[in-house]
Amino acid sequence: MLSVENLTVRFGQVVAVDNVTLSVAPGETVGIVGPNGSGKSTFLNAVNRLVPSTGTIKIGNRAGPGRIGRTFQTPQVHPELTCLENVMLGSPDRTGTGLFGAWLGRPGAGRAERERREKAAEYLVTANVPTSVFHEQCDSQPLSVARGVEIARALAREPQIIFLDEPAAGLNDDETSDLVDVIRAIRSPDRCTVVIEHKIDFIDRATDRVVVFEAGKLIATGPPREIWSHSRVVEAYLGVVDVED
Ligand SMILES: Nc1ncnc2c1ncn2[C@@H]1O[C@H](COP(=O)(O)OP(=O)(O)OP(=O)(O)O)[C@@H](O)[C@H]1O
Repeated sequence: MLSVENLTVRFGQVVAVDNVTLSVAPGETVGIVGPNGSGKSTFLNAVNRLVPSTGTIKIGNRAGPGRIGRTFQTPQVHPELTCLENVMLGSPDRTGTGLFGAWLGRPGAGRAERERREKAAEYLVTANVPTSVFHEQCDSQPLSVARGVEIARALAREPQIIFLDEPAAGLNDDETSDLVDVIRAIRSPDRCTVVIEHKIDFIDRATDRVVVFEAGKLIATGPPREIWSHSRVVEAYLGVVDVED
């Protein structure tokens, strides 16, 4: 689903991502870990084409932009919109009628809008957002709900890849366990999930495979739990990692 070859990102003299090659299969959930400044976010931004890079990026066997849904370290929700409206903003308007079409009363516009609303509600349920807050403004919600809204909005894009950038940061143990369940629930043969996270226990429970970055390089990959005894990882990562909890 995602195939990256020899990806390199430079910021002046800094090589933030250094010749990384990585493939992620359909249905697979991959965790990216590594010390602060090891290039994880820059890798994600390069695949999203937010920063210039060299190398090859293919999504679903094609070069060029694919459909990517993502969440951010600090949730980027529209605070004045409701949870449901935030998710609806993420969904593609397949009828081409849009809100303007609905306003003009184009045939099918009302039905399309209703379907988008229903799908958005389904995605919120999948992302473990309580139905009681669907029509509440996002700015009145706790972090765990804002994170759920972002995941639902990413799903609404019908993406080939979902990128989650430190989704468990700031969550308590119960919320982190709920998030593990959500990440398992969003598995689909039609897409893959890539999660950047510092919380090792979370990565072990939520992912199929772990990829370790150090100083911009991909230094090891393997199943959760096994990866932590990899000599290169013990030496280069565990000794220096700035873990949040
Ligand atoms: N816009 C930028 N301009 C210059 N240097 C940058 C920029 N973004 C990142 N870097 C540098 O690139 C390197 C990789 O940073 P990056 O944020 O990708 O690491 P990270 O593994 O995501 O770190 P963290 O876990 O702290 O989020 C670091 O040396 C960082 O200082």
